[in-house]
Amino acid sequence: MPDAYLALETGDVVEARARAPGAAQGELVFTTAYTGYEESLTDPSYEAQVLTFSYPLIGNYGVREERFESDRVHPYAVVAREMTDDVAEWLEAEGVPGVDHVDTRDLVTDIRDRGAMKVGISAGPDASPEEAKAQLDSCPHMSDLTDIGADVSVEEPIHHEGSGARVALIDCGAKGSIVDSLTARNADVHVLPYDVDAAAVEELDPDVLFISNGPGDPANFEAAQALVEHFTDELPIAGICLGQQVVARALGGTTKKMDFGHRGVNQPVLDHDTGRVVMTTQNHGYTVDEPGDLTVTQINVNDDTPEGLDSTEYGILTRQYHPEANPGPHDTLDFFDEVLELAESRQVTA
Ligand SMILES: NC(=O)CC[C@H](N)C(=O)O
Repeated sequence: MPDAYLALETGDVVEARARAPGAAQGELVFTTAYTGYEESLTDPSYEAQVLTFSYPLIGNYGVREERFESDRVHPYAVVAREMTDDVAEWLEAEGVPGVDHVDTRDLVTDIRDRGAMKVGISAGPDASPEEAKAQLDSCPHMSDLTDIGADVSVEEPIHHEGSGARVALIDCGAKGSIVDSLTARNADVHVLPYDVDAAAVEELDPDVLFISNGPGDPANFEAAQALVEHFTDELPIAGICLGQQVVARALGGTTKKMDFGHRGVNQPVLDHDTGRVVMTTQNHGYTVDEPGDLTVTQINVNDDTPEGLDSTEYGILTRQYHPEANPGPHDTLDFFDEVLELAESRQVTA
């Protein structure tokens, strides 16, 4: 007897087994990552999404807090072929519905055919297809979550003292390992709320403005975009994932929603300068369409979408993938060295 249901925008209702009870709604996406489920589930960029793992067994090396990217689970529900008790218990403790015994090959094929879509989920002893459908019917579109930054950002600034370049990290939902990658290089990191204004940033006199990753539509991060507009040509600027999208929009570029996005740990990226292809961790559903005043320096080998942008004129460097590489691969960690070099050159010339 099924005790969980997924109502899809295709009109289908998929039966499943409840592993963590509850009802949920969100944007149904999939990741091909075969490792790193703790990092994915605690990545704030998954806020308001329902995450399907295409890899068939999730949880086979337990759940350990030191691998978390934030202090909670961000997807609104989790779907797997088979989920271990460790993961099911973790989700239940967090109040996040989890379901398994789903033919995830089928579900992923639906998402690939139709694109990321809304889903309603009902799981547990009282679950019903009707509840799943009601969840689906009231699910907002991702782009309509205009203040999603408030759900994932710090409320007050946090300072990680260091002896190196001073970084103003705008927390649009930053993964913990972005902060760790900077502090490991002695940076003096100020983590600031997503809606901080230019005057508050100016007071810190940073050497670089750094826009983090984050959930939802980059068009909804207007305050961060305004900061980039304000500080262009005044400070070096860096961005990761949503950060790249926000920076591009501020420099006259555009972003658009992809069909089903890039989520996984083996996305190949070509660097035009070196001719090298690196393997990257990714999690995004939007992409830069037109880069505005920026130059595309790296592209995704699968679909040619921009993966790296820069402006030597303004001292801007961004990545669409996650160079902080948690859970890995580690091919792209040198991004942080490049950004901090930019910041230090500003220290010398300032
Ligand atoms: N990881 C991210 O920063 C994701 C960026 C944005 N929310 C997207 O889906 O494209």
